[in-house]
Amino acid sequence: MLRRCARLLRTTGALCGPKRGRSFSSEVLHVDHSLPNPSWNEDMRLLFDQFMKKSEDGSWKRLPSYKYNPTERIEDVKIFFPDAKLLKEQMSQAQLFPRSLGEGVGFEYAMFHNHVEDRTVCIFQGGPHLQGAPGFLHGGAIATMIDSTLGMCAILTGGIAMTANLNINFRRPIPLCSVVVINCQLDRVEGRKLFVSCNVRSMDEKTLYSEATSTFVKLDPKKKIDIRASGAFYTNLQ
Ligand SMILES: CCCCCC/C=C\CCCCCCCC(=O)SCCNC(=O)CCNC(=O)[C@H](O)C(C)(C)COP(=O)(O)OP(=O)(O)OC[C@H]1O[C@@H](n2cnc3c(N)ncnc32)[C@H](O)[C@@H]1OP(=O)(O)O
Repeated sequence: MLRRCARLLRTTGALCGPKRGRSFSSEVLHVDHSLPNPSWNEDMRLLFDQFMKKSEDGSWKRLPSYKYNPTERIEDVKIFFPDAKLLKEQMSQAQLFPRSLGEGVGFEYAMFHNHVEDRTVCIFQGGPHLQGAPGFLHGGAIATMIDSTLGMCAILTGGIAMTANLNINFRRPIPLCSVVVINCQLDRVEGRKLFVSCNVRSMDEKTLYSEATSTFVKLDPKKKIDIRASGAFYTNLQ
C-alpha cells in the first residue's frame, strides 16, 4: 500500500486551483475529472470499465465531473439567490470540494446513474492526503463522498436540493488508496423531501465499510438564499 501511495504522490498537482483575478483556459475549465487518469489503480480502472460496459445499452450513464462551475450550473441556481451579481463573482472562484485536491492524492472518483432504478454508483479511490487514523481514510472524507453521491442521486431525480440530514454508520475502516463502491438509491419522495440511502463496500462486495441514510430537501424558489447573510463565506472572498 505504501508503494502505491508513493506512486500517487509522485503524480500530484497536475492541475492547481485558480488564483484570484486569473483567468483560465477552457482546457482547464472543461476537464472532465471522472475519466481515468494515471493515478487510478488497477481496481479503479477495472470497475470503471465494468460500468462503462453497463452503460453501453443506455441503462447506466457516466456522470461527467468538473472542478469549476459550468455557466449553465450558475444559471440553474440563480433563481434561488436574490443577488445574481454576487453569486456570479463568488461562483467564478469556486471549486467543487472533492475535486479541489491534486490528482491522485485526494478524491479520485467516477459516478454512474441509472434513471430507471433511481440509483447512483460511485467508484472511489481515496488518496494519501485523505488519511485519518494511520493507513485509513478520514471519516470526513468518507462522509464527503457519501454526501456527494447521495446528492447526485437526489438532484438527478428531484432537481436542485440540499442535504438536510445525513446519518452514517462507519462499520469498518477503509484502507488508504483502496477502491470502494458507494451504492445509492432513492427510497422515497414526500413533497419536497427526498429520502436516499447508500452503502459503501469493498470491490468484491464482501466488506461493508459504511451505511448511510439522508434527507435532501428540494429548494423552494420562493425562499431566496441571501449570500450576504453568510458572513464567513462572503468575507473570505473579499
Ligand atoms: C445547491 C444545489 C446545487 C445543484 C447543482 C449540482 C451540482 C453538483 C452536485 C454535487 C453534489 C453535492 C451534494 C452535496 C450537498 C450538500 O452538501 S448541501 C450542503 C449542506 N446542506 C446545507 O447547507 C443545507 C442547510 N439547510 C438549509 O438550507 C435548509 O434547512 C433546507 C434548504 C435544507 C430546508 O429549508 P427550507 O427549504 O426552508 O425547508 P423547510 O420548510 O424548513 O422544510 C421542508 C421540509 O423538509 C423537512 N426538513 C427540513 N430540515 C430537515 C432536516 N434537517 N431533517 C429532516 N427533515 C427536514 C421539514 O420538516 C419539512 O418537511 P414537511 O414538508 O413539513 O413534511
